[in-house]
Amino acid sequence: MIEPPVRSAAHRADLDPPERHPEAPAPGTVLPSHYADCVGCGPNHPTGLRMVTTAGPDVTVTGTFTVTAAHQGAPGLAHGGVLATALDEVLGGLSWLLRKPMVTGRLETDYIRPVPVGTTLALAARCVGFSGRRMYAKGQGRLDTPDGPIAIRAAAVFVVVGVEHFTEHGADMTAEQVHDYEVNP
Ligand SMILES: CCCCC/C=C\C/C=C\C/C=C\C/C=C\CCCC(=O)SCCNC(=O)CCNC(=O)[C@H](O)C(C)(C)COP(=O)(O)OP(=O)(O)OC[C@H]1O[C@@H](n2cnc3c(N)ncnc32)[C@H](O)[C@@H]1OP(=O)(O)O
Repeated sequence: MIEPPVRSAAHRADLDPPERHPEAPAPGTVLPSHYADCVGCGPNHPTGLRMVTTAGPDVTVTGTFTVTAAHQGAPGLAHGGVLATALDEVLGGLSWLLRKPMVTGRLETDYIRPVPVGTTLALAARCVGFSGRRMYAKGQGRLDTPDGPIAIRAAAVFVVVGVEHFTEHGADMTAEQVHDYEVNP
């Protein structure tokens, strides 16, 4: 039997407001890749999305993702799972502004318009607030320009974790990589 999810990413009214970290990158700063082999942003990933994200004001991030033939689900159209990955990446980038390591707990996606190959999605994410270790966020992707038609929308819950989450569950990281995770968020 397959059990459905038990949670929702819809945010409640009583969240603690988001606080931009005093050392957050200034609005307009292109954010670094958090991991060179990341399928979302890693420059070393052979087939990754190669996304570039930028810090915005408050606790917001923007990004772009160009849909290529490698991302198709149907002829000439983007695969929904790939689009969810792009949303996950831009939402995850909020970590840089909050300076907290976090992992995706839940990602809800509305697919509103088909996204043809050749589209450059203009993505945006905003932190809505916190409830304990839960960070609630919303995101969207517009066709080709930041004021283009909305193609995808997301609501997400990220859960703040310690760096041991990655060292205990993931592959061995060099001391330098662990240090990067500690200082970069
Ligand atoms: C690849 C990750 C990279 C992250 C790098 C970090 C820093 C680097 C800097 C910047 C990053 C920049 C960009 C990042 C771009 C993309 C990021 C992609 C992120 C991912 O792609 S990441 C992979 C997919 N992700 C997972 O692999 C998670 C698997 N999972 C677990 O590892 C555990 O499940 C965990 C840790 C989530 C919780 O476990 P736990 O034992 O620590 O804590 P616990 O269960 O007590 O939950 C504590 C509170 O969170 C609530 N909560 C728990 N789960 C929830 C859920 N699903 N939905 C809603 N709320 C949830 C509870 O209800 C409780 O809430 P309360 O405290 O209020 O009761």
